[in-house]
Amino acid sequence: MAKIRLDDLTKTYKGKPAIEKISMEIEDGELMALVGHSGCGKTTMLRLISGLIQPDKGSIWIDGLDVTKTKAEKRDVVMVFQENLLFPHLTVAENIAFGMRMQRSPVRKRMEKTRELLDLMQLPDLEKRYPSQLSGGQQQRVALARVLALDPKVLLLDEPLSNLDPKLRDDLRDLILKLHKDFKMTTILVTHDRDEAMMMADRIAVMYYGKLLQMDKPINIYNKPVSREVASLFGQCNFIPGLLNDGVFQTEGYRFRVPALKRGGRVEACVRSEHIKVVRPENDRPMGVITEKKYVGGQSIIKVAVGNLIFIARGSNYFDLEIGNQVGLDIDWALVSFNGLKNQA
Ligand SMILES: Nc1ncnc2c1ncn2[C@@H]1O[C@H](COP(=O)(O)OP(=O)(O)OP(=O)(O)O)[C@@H](O)[C@H]1O
Repeated sequence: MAKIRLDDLTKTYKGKPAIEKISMEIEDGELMALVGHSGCGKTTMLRLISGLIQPDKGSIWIDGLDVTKTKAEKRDVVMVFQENLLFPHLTVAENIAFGMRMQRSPVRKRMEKTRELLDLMQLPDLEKRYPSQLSGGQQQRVALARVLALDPKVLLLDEPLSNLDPKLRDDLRDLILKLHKDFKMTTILVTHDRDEAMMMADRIAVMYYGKLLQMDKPINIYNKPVSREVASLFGQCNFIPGLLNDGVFQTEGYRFRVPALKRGGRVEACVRSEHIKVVRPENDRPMGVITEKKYVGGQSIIKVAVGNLIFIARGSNYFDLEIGNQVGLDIDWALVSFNGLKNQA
């Protein structure tokens, strides 16, 4: 277990920053998911923490010690990659014991630990097989067992589930969560999958072109994104420009009561489509006209034109909604964020 602190970390490649002035703290025993578009610097961040590469500026602290210049093998940090990189000429048991052998731990201890990990990782009777004789999910379990054998303080997972089919992915996700619960190892998980990040992480860090945009609990990342970029990464969002004053948001001639906010002025409301319901117009005063409709299971995704704006909303399939219908919109303003202003409700 270990607390990680990154202080003003910067890494450039050929003059272009891959990581730019990132500072953050990851708590002892926390599972943090690192998300962001392809090329935003996620793997670079893991490589810096593991010691595989050196930063140009800034420092890395583990358990209160500055490890910026400490060699990778002395950091108690291990990394599991998307491609598991098992040694093809070693059996499963030999792969798991490899790191312990390098550390010259006694044979008996190695054998005991290997057996323990084979059980823990649900790899019964596979110890004598070679990596080429295993499924993708089994290979990833061996890769995890091999790094866990080293009793690391920090576990770095670089998209470990991305090459697996959905069933294996679910199983391994559950296993990683169980391991994290049992061992409480400080863990950073890089993932492209927003649901995976939401489901697994204590907190999510969102990166964008080498910078850290937001780090918060999954629910806050979802409901209170600090910017358009964060909002869009976690699902469909409507960005509605308007004027906010004294608990009233005005847009396209409509006035909405919203939870009291400290500041106001010209803002952009970020409203998730699942927080807008298409309803029958109230008092014969429709808000807009349906321009598009798509069925998705029990409900529909519906585009509604309101003045010059298009709202993407949800509608129940029990209520007759057709293109051209005049409708009202029921918006859950308690779950709306305004241009990065935190909702004070
Ligand atoms: N060894 C390198 N030499 C030059 N540029 C590099 C090197 N490694 C990474 N980069 C660049 O640094 C940036 C960040 O790369 P990185 O691999 O960290 O992104 P990522 O967020 O992990 O991407 P992905 O999700 O696609 O794996 C990219 O623009 C990449 O091209």
